[in-house]
Amino acid sequence: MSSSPADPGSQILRDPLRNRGTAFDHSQRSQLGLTGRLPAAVETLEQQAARCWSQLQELGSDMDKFTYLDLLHQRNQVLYFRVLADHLEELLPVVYDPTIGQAVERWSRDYRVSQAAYLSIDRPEDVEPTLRSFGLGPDDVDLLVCTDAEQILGIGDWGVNGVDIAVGKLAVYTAAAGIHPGRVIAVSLDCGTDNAELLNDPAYLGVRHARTRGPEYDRFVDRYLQTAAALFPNAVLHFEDFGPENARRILDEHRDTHRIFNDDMQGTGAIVVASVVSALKVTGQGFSDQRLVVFGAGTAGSGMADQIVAGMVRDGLSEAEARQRVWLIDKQGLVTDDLPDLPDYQRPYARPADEVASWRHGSGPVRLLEVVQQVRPTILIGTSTAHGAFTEDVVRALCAGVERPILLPLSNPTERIEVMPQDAIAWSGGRALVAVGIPSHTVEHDGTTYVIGQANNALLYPGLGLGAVVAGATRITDGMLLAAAAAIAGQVDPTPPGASLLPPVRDLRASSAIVARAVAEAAVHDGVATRRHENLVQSVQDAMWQPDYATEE
Ligand SMILES: NC(=O)C1=CN([C@@H]2O[C@H](COP(=O)(O)OP(=O)(O)OC[C@H]3O[C@@H](n4cnc5c(N)ncnc54)[C@H](O)[C@@H]3O)[C@@H](O)[C@H]2O)C=CC1
Ligand SMILES: CC(=O)C(=O)O
Ligand SMILES: [Mg+2]
Repeated sequence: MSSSPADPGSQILRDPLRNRGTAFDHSQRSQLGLTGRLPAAVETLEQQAARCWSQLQELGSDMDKFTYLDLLHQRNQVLYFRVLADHLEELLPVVYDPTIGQAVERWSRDYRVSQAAYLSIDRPEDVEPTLRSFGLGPDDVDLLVCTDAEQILGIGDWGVNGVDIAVGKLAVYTAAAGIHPGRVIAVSLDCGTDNAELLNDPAYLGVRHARTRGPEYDRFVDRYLQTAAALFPNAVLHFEDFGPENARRILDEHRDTHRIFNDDMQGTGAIVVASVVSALKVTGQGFSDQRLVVFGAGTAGSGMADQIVAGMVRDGLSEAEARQRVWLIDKQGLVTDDLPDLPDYQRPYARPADEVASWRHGSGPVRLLEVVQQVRPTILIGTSTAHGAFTEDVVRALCAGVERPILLPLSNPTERIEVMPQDAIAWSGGRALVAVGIPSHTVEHDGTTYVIGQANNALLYPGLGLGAVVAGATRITDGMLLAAAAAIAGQVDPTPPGASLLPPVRDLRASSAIVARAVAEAAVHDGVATRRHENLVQSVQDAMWQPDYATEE
C-alpha cells in the first residue's frame, strides 16, 4: 500500500493523533484525500466507542483485550482514550497492572509497532537525534516516562520488553489526568539484560548482552537526562522500574537540579502515606504512634519507609526516634547492623543485632513472623514480590498485637502479592485495614462488604504530573508529594465498616483533578512554580485533554 505524499489520506489514517476513521464526515474526507477510502457511514465517536466496547466483550482473555486496545491506541488515540476513560475501572487492569506484566514478558514475540524512543547503551550518540526525531519543540512536551526495565513491577529484568510499562504509565496519565497524548514520549533505556531467557530467545529485540553497569551506565543515563532536559525544558522526567541501587541514586543525584520523579519510590511512598492517613482516621492515632514493618526493602519499600518517617517527624518525633519505629525485612531476614554489605538505603534502618538476639529461633535470621510477634506493628507493608509471604500465622499474629492493624500487601502483579485481600480480611476477622497494589473485588465477611482500595501509584502520579504541568513546576518537591497524598486521603470517609481507604478507580479523572490542584498549590508554596493561576480549579480543568474529536479541530 502506498502512503506517498501523493496519497495523504493513507498518512492520516495511519496517524493515530489525527485519524478519526469512520467519524470523518464527507467534507473532511474530501479535503483530506479520503473520498472512497472509508465505508459510507459517518459515525459519531460514541458509536465508534460502542462498537469497540462490544468487540472487547467478545474477547476471552485480558491479554487478548490488551492486544486489541494496543492496536486501537496505534490507530486512533481519541477513540482509544474515550473507550478507556469511559470504562476506566474495567480497563485499567487490562492496559496497566496486572495484565501489563504479561504483555512485557511477551513483548518481543508479540512485537507490532514502535511507540517509543529506543535508546541503546551501545549507541549513546543516538540519544539526541532520537529525541529530536519526534519533531517536537521545546514547549511541545509535558512528560517523558523512561525505564531501564531492571525491575519491572515485581517480575524482574525484562530488557527492552519493559518499554510497555512506559507506554502503559503514559496511557494512565492521559486517561486519568488528561495529559495530552501528543505531548508525551515513552523511552526505553536499553542497557542490556541479565535475563538469560531473553538473551537466548531468537525473537528478543533488545541489546543482546548482559546489563552494562558502573560508569558507562551512569554516563548513558546522564546523557539521556541532560539531553531530554535541554530539548524539552518544561517536561517532567518520570523514572519507572529501575533496579533499587540505580533508582535511588539517580533520584538523589538529580532531584535538586532537574524536574525528575521516581514513581516507584516517590509515587508509591505517597500513595502509602495517603492510605495511612486514611487508616489513621479509623484508628484515631497519629503518625508518631505507628510501628512500621516493611517486608521487602528495595526501591518501593525503602522509599515508603522514608516517607512514613517524614510523617512521624512532622508529627513531632526526631528523625532518630522515627527510625526507631521502623523495621525492615529483606531476603536475609530482619535488617540488622551485623549483616554484611547492607545497601545504603537499608543501613539507616538497621537494628542493633543485640536488640534482637533473643528473637531468634536457633542461629538463623529473624523472620517475618518473629518480627511481627515482637514488634506488634501497627503497619505491615509488603513490597517483596514474595507471593503468599503474609501467611495466616502472620496475619493472626498481626491482629494479636493491635486492634486495627494497617495491612498493605503492595506487590504486583497478582502472582506476586503477599496476601490476597479476601484472605487478609478473613484471617483478620475484618479488623485489618487493607489496601492492595492490584485491582480487587469487594470482599464479603461476616455480613460486611469490604471495599478494597487500590494502593497503586497509578492513583497518584497522574494528578501529580498534571499539577506539575499546570504549575510549570521546576522540581518535584516533597511538599508536592505530601499535598498529593493529603488530597487523595481527603476524598474518602474510611470510617463506616468496610469502607475503602482510597478513592475508587472509576472516579480517577475527578480525583486526579483534585490532586493536581493541591500539587500546583504546593508548587507555589515551595517556590518552584513558574506559572500562577487566578482560578486554579478552572486552569486544571482547561489543561485536561478530553478524548473528543471536537477539541482536536
Ligand atoms: N503498589 C504500587 O504502587 C507499587 C508496587 N510495587 C511492587 O513492589 C514490589 C517490589 O518492587 P521494587 O521495590 O521496585 O523492587 P525491588 O527489587 O527494588 O525490591 C524488592 C525487595 O524485596 C526483597 N525480597 C525479595 N524476595 C524477598 C523475600 N522472600 N522476603 C523478603 N524480601 C524479599 C528484595 O531483596 C528487594 O530488596 C513489586 O512487586 C512491585 O510491583 C512497586 C512500586 C509501586
Ligand atoms: C505499580 C508500579 O509502579 C510497580 O508495581 O512497579
Ligand atoms: Mg513501577
